[in-house]
Amino acid sequence: MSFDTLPPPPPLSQLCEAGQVALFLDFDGTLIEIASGPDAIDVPDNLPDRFDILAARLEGRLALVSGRGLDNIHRHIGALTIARAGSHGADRVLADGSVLGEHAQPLMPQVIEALADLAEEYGALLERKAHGAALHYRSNPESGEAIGVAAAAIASENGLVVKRGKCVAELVRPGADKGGAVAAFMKVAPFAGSTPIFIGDDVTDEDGFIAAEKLGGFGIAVGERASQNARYHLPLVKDVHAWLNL
Ligand SMILES: O=P(O)(O)OC[C@H]1O[C@H](O[C@H]2O[C@H](CO)[C@@H](O)[C@H](O)[C@H]2O)[C@H](O)[C@@H](O)[C@@H]1O
Repeated sequence: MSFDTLPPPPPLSQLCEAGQVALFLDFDGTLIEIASGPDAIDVPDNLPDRFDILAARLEGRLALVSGRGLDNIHRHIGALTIARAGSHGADRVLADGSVLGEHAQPLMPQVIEALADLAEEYGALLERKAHGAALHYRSNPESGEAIGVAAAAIASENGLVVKRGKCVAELVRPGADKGGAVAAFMKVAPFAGSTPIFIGDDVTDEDGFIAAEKLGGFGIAVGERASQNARYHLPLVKDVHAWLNL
């Protein structure tokens, strides 16, 4: 649905009074502004501490669910002590540091080589990740279509999946999706039995919205991208912070 036809969500305090809520938060474009490149982001101070305060309000039912690797998130904002899923949901860790589900696997070296060649050919930026790799074409958006086609061919030759996002095409192993992460967290304490709310801005967050709806909750789309599956909308990153009282 078009972003401007979705209503704003009810206040979080009201939702928490009505029952137990679990929050699943995307990172880029939701909690921090989109920047010119993966390392150009401007990160608010003390984000891990602020997450801890929010998690305490929710009795631990808070998880960050990002396309970035968790090592990358930690490098940018510091170590997290809330539940978190990186690599598009493939790498899941509970608040106590225990891994939820199987350990995620890195991509094969020949795939990284093929993506590096592609990056060179189109002047794109190759972002290497613990469990995937992304080609960023923000500096040359016209190359996005060709990069997408070439990335899809590499994916199909190697049994991988392409994730599209804002000026990015990423290769991941099958099964890496944010909906899977939401479903996995919702099976275990302290999430089980609560109402999941997923907040995100990008196409990969649609899986999170769908999973939240399926489990009795809903999605909140952020920004100007039209969402097919969210129930509510917040226009800007600062509105997300305000809604969360982060
Ligand atoms: O799921 P997310 O936490 O939103 O992560 C999605 C991707 O975010 C990053 O790329 C995006 O943000 C960059 C910085 O603002 C921007 O330059 C890029 O164009 C965006 O696609 C990150 O680099 C990727 O690894 C994440 O998968």
